Amino acid sequence: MVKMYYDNDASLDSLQGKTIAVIGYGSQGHGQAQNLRDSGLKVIIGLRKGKSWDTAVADGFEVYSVAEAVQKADFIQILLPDERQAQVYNDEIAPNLTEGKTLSFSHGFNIHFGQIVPPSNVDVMLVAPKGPGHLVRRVYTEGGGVPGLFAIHQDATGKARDIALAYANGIGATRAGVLETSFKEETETDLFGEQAVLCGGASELVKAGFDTLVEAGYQPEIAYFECLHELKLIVDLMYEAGISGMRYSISDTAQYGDHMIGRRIITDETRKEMKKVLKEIQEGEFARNWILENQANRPVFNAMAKNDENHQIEQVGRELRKMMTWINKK
Ligand SMILES: NC(=O)C1=CN([C@@H]2O[C@H](COP(=O)(O)OP(=O)(O)OC[C@H]3O[C@@H](n4cnc5c(N)ncnc54)[C@H](OP(=O)(O)O)[C@@H]3O)[C@@H](O)[C@H]2O)C=CC1
Ligand SMILES: CC[C@](O)(C(C)=O)C(=O)O
Repeated sequence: MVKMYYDNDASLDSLQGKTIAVIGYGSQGHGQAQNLRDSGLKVIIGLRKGKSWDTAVADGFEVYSVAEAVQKADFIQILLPDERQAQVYNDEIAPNLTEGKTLSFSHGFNIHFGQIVPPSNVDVMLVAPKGPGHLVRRVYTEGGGVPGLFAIHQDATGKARDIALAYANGIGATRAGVLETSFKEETETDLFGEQAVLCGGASELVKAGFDTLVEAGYQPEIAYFECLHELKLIVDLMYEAGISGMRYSISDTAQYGDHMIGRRIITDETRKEMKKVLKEIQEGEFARNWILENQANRPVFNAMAKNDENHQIEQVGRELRKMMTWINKK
């Protein structure tokens, strides 16, 4: 098995007494910054004026422009949207990125696809939690951690691995386990996972199940509970005990249906399509489309997001969740 790094393999020493600038205070930015601070490290935030700036100030951080934060920091964690990173890097980060600093990411997109090319005299790494930023924070406050990956693109100081592991510890990732990867592997697997399984695949599966039941005349509320709400409860069991552990909790009738019918839904055709999706990622086709989509002000992204927000499953879900006061609605 691959070497896994846990808290005892990842000393915080390399970052003690250093200043970490978290650039961006959105999903990952707020989660990582707050965890690092609670781990005893010095964190400042780099932003433009706006909503995130106000939130970071309200959360008790020193907040600076991106350029100022980079000037003050030893370690710079870029947690801006991938599609904005190159522009901000060129305008505000690169001019202040002096020798010996660390430039770090939580996704390898811009380095791997050549949108950011750092100078050779800085360390370049990624430390990527394998989970959404709000969960990075929530799980940490509950005493746990979201697992993560780290990769070293450039080791100018000779200390890059120790620094990456210290950062992984600071955000709580080494509580759950961290492993080493490359920028290529992180970028390609992350894009594949979110497109084919976690976000694209799961959303379409849920909507297809919901639509099938509603079109057959069943009540939308039942379709919502069956195809969306209960999916979380089933995935929780997988998270806790794997697929076999989930099967322990479901009825034998459900398990027989699972074995017999699952592969009629995820067919050989689906698996073939997954391979095609992976190839498009590997060959840079997805990255090119995403970069061009942003240059065109996101016409496809906006149209598709609006369409999905108005889907019946979303309308029904919004109503049903109003009574579920225990759900964290973030
Ligand atoms: N979302 C996630 O859970 C995960 C994300 N990642 C990676 O983490 C990185 C950050 O993603 P995510 O947290 O989703 O991003 P978000 O969109 O949630 O947050 C982006 C932050 O960047 C700020 N920002 C945007 N443009 C600028 C700018 N021009 N100058 C200064 N600040 C700006 C935003 O502030 P404002 O309020 O002003 O817009 C906001 O605080 C990406 O590389 C992503 O791939 C990796 C793993 C999971
Ligand atoms: C699954 C989406 C993700 O890759 C993540 C939360 O890990 C992302 O980039 O947001």
